[in-house]
Amino acid sequence: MSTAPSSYTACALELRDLRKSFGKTEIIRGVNLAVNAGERVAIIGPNGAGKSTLFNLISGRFAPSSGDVLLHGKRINELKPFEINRLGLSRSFQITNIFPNLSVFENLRCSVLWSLGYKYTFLKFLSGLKDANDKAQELMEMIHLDKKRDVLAVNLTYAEQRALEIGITIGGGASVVLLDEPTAGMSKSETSRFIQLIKEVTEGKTLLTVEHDMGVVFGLADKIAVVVYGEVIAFDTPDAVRANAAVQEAYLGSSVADAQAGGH
Ligand SMILES: Nc1ncnc2c1ncn2[C@@H]1O[C@H](COP(=O)(O)OP(=O)(O)OP(=O)(O)O)[C@@H](O)[C@H]1O
Repeated sequence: MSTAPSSYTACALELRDLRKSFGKTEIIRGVNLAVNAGERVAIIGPNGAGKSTLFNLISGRFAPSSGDVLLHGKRINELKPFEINRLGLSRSFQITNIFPNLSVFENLRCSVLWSLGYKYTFLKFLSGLKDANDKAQELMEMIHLDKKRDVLAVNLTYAEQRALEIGITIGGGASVVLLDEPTAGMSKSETSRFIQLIKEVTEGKTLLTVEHDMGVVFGLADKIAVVVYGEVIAFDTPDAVRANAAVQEAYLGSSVADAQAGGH
């Protein structure tokens, strides 16, 4: 019987010849991707390339037509989104999923409690409440909303709501975090502050983000996956992707030039 060498560690996330068709149209056409634990990866590509579909396949919203999705070496193809979440993968959406009429603190505490499964038993709930309060407080400080502790989420600014959203996303202690255009709709100065915030709160975690803003991509990512027409045509460091002729031709060109001119 063969055993894995002791130095072997599974990738945090791996896609193997992943395919997805809608009707007769193949949208994801054999994607292979191996993301190491602790890496920050930006998925970029033109409109309609299949980026959101990839996110939906990874997070369990769509089942693959063929191929595999592995989380820490475990095949998760047939699992439901909440089961994948329990295995340590958490996703935030462009459309925020905060509770508008709960305060910042209550929103965070809900995410902590929910993820710890305290909803199942009342006694466990009571004993866990202090832990959950402490954890919610810690999260609130991480996302710099401790001064807004008792403000209802509906009354936060847009950028604060997005920060809260990220707090909720990481509240369950997920080790793999998927963020869908985390800075969409923010001003330039909010965006650069937010890149810093995302770096801080995802320290030591594996991060995948779908992103259109090249400033965010080059400011945040250790690696970039370029998706064009349902295939990953490059997966490399920002510098290597920037220099990749095929990427330039297929997609990046002016976007990279814009980002560089903008100082990123
Ligand atoms: N549920 C679905 N049923 C049928 N077609 C779909 C479905 N979801 C996505 N598609 C199609 O798959 C293709 C890829 O869409 P997807 O949203 O993944 O692209 P994207 O790269 O995220 O684009 P954008 O950058 O514009 O958000 C599009 O042609 C889209 O119409």
